[in-house]
Amino acid sequence: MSAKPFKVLITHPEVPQSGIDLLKEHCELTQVLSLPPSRAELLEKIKGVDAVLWGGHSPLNAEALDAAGPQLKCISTMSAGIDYVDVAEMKRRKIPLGHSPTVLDAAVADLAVGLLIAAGRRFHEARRKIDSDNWESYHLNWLLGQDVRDSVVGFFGFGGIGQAIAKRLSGFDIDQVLYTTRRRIDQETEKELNAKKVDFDELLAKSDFVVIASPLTPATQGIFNATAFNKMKRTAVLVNIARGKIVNQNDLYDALKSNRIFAAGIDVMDPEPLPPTDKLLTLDNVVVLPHIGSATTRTRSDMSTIAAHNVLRGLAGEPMLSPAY
Ligand SMILES: O=C(O)[C@H](O)CO
Repeated sequence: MSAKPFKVLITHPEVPQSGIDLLKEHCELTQVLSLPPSRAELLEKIKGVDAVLWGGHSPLNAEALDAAGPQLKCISTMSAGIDYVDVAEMKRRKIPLGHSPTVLDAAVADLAVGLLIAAGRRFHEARRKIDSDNWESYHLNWLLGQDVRDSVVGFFGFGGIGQAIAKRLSGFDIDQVLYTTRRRIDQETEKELNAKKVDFDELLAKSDFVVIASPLTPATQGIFNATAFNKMKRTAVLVNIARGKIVNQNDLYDALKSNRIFAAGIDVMDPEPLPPTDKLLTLDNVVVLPHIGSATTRTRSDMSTIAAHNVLRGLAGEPMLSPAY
């Protein structure tokens, strides 16, 4: 049997088998085995490889690329977001980069709908009432929440994930979808989702639910700050399934604490992991999840498959299935 022509590093011990099986047919594999994955092991094992399947969020930067060496031909992450990648450095070195969007749209969208309802209907506060023996259902207005029915849902970022959320919400009889993106989406999809492009201020002012579904970029970092919260309805619910740094978390705390906005449901925060002593966790009106948007068995497996195809195509000098640029 002839030797396999390419060496590929897998940077995480828990990358699903689907991608590994694809790669091992054509490549000699080496894998980071420590858990949590050690940076030192990654930097040692990356030396001399032709390609990398980058599982996890360890910084993909000049340090890692230098450690790999000049023979490195391509990398694919196993994530949609690539905010932990020094994209400028990758481009400067002309190294193709793949990622694995699209296959996680459904799982993240399901979670977003869950957060939207959980925050709007006060799940966290309600559970605390039971724990503290304050079951006060004799009040007619006890734990009243926000209706999804007839609401305006505003999307900050309206790519695959945002559109998958809007599609799901159409079954909840919402009134209108608004969205803020750089480019208008195609008119057929707008019609199908009853969606209208608006500027950021209009999105904030008119939405009953504001869903953050955009990448983290220098332009979006911290854009949800006190100024933005002050433009939202007092009854508005914020959902963030994108990246924590898009929100100024101190300002979010103040807006929730003072009831400037009604509630928030967040799967992402800053920092991650969030320390258990963080003041955000003291609030009744925020539902917090530990970044589990894409955490379903099928989705993880699909992400691994896409990343492996990206690597194989990159090694063959072909366009990747999901190029990041
Ligand atoms: O970007 C992604 O793929 C998800 O947030 C999980 O990292």
